[in-house]
Amino acid sequence: MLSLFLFVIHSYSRNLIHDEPGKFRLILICWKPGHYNAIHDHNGSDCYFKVLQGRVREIQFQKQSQKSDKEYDEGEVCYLESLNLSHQMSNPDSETIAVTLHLYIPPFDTCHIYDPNGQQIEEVVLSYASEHGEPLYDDCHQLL
Ligand SMILES: N[C@@H](CS(=O)O)C(=O)O
Ligand SMILES: [Fe+2]
Repeated sequence: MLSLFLFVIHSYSRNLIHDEPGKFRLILICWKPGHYNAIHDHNGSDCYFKVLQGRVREIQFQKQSQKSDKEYDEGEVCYLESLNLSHQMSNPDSETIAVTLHLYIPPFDTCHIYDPNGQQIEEVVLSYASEHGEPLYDDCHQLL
């Protein structure tokens, strides 16, 4: 099943699996070795993620200070509450990919990026490498 969705472009790839407008959204994220995202929020949505393959590191921030810095192995689940929290995720491994399944309640299409001091830098529109198994870019390819 995973092979339907693992499309990768230049960065960590976000793959839309399922959307229930106003209720929830499921996305699959593929992280190549060393990939990471910016410190960001979830625009008021709650988030759960589960590691399906590999290992990820997640740093949570509350306002201007770091709240936690943890690594999650295959099968582990993490919850990020919406209120006043931001976070940054990465694949800390130098050789193996990581795959994570994210549940957002409710769905959101933009989020805010922060610097390490908690200052908001910009609002970004989130995009996908694939939707429902269909790649959206010519340079997408399947990893598995
Ligand atoms: N919120 C991120 C993934 S993660 O860092 O939770 C995204 O939607 O791309
Ligand atoms: Fe996130």
